[in-house]
Amino acid sequence: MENLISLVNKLQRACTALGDHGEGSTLPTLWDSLPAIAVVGGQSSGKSSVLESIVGKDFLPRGSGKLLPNSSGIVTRRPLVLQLHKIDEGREYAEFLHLPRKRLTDFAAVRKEIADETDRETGRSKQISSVPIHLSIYSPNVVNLTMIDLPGLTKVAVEGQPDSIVQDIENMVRSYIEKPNCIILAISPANQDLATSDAIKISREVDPKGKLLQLCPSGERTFGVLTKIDLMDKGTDAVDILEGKSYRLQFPWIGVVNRSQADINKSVDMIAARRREREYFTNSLDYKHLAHRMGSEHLGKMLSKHLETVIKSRIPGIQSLINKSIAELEAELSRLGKPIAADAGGKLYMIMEICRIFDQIYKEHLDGIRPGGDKIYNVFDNQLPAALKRLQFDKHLSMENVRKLITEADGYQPHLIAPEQGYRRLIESSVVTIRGPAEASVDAVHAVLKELVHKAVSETVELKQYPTLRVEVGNAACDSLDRMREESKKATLKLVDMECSYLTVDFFRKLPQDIEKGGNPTHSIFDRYNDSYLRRIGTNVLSYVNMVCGSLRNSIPKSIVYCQVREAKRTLLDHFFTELGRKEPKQLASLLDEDPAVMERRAALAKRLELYRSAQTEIDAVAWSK
Ligand SMILES: Nc1nc2c(ncn2[C@@H]2O[C@H](COP(=O)(O)OP(=O)(O)OP(=O)(O)O)[C@@H](O)[C@H]2O)c(=O)[nH]1
Repeated sequence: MENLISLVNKLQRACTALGDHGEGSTLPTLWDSLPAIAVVGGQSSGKSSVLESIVGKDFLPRGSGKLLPNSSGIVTRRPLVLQLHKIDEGREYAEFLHLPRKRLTDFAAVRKEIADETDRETGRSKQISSVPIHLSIYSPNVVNLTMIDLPGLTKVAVEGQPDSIVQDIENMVRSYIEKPNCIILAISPANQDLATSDAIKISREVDPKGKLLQLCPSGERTFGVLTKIDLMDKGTDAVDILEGKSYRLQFPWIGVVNRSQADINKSVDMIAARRREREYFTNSLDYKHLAHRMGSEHLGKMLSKHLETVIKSRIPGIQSLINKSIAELEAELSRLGKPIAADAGGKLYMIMEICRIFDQIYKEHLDGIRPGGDKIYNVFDNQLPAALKRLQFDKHLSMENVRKLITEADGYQPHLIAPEQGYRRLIESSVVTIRGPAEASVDAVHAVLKELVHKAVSETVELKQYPTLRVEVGNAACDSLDRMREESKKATLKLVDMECSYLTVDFFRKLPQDIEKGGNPTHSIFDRYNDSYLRRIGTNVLSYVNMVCGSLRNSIPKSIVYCQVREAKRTLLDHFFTELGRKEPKQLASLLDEDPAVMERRAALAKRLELYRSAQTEIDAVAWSK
């Protein structure tokens, strides 16, 4: 079972390293779920003495107030998480979590470091802080135990301290002991009335179970320790309390006799003090029948045993908390995205990878897997035909206009057989108007493609992480689309121009000639400009232009898709990639300029996840070996 306590020790150390000590978190933290023993009591009630005698070492800073006048009186100003590890043999040593791998064998140095580390966090202001100091003691003379030493409860602030300190200390103590997993070691001096004990008062508030039973003033996780039994007034004793006849708690009170101030001043060592304590109880007429369950040694063993039982019962709860937390952490980490690679190659790879994802999403829009690509078809199916219709060739080929163009084309020499030039002019002037709708279609498709770029950018979760890359990818894609639009315009307008440059001969060959139509070849040239003649020319031209328009209506979309849509699918970011290859590592880094807050959050989450995962492995191992 020893590994149970060492598991909890390990987890507590890891929690402290992560700053996860139950404060400032909205989630239940692992720390909160780990059982521990908190030592509470009024100032000078003997808390430090009890802790030291359980450890069997002198290592806690002592209020110089106890030795010198005019001092602050508050020595413990930060919680001290004390983990005792029993080792089989060897010299005892201490280690602070904030000084990794530094073994201290001189316990006077340990005391100094506790005082210094307290000052580092709180300044020399005599303020208090709830950030714990973590100390592990390895010794053959201890039992495996985790204890938290808390500042002593007080009723008045001393000089240099704000009045709020009284309440602040109480709040801090309460924040530790109100957690259901906290075992409370309530220290009360025997030479004071128990009815006024600060320790009993506060533990009763947070652990009220059994309160209704008059005999049982405090509940299921409070252990009462009676100090200073040797200092009780002559004629009084604590037998009734220790026997459970008065001030009864669920667990029997344990009496201890610590070193007196005079012993401390004389540097009586702890081993001798323990021996003397044993002798005190066994030789005392009042207490010898209780001696087997009195004293610091018994207290240490009893606490260790109790802690094991509690831990055992909490394991399923801790396991489920760990599993739940791992799932939450993983979900949040995946929301935050991958961390940035350190080297330029890694960065380049990462950028390409993100671009690839963007490109894929973009293609999905065009291919109908995601919405939006259908707007392109809408251009071809509605916008282009409607625009072509609006050209109104029939109006352009009005009699007046036909006459005008034919006459102009004839120039000084009226046509003799057929108005060849006139036809050409009429056709050209009509077909050329198709350039407008053709160009508009190119622009309309370009607009759709651009809109899809913006959509794909915002749908690429990986880009959200990197605002600069997001802008650059968006810009690069739009630049490519601009280039494609130019190409597309050229190609599409060429199609229109081609129709002007060479007319379909067959169409004209198949036209019925004047004579065949019953025209009179002997008509004068002047007659050739008569209405029916011109109307026929207009009709011929209109049907030719309509034919051309029909075929352009089919070929313009082909050209647009070829030059823009197909190209966008194939080479949207090619240009960007070429430029990327030329970039310096610094420039690559600037593309991946993640929000520092996100980076910090990810690092913190990753650390926490690591803690929870290793906790999961260890706790599972312990649970299986039960
Ligand atoms: N004779 C005798 N003196 C004790 C006993 N327990 C504590 N003392 C003395 O009481 C004084 C206060 O004891 P501490 O252990 O420093 O008390 P504390 O609760 O840690 O005090 P703060 O840290 O100031 O809150 C010291 O001078 C101890 O020597 C005891 O059982 N018998």
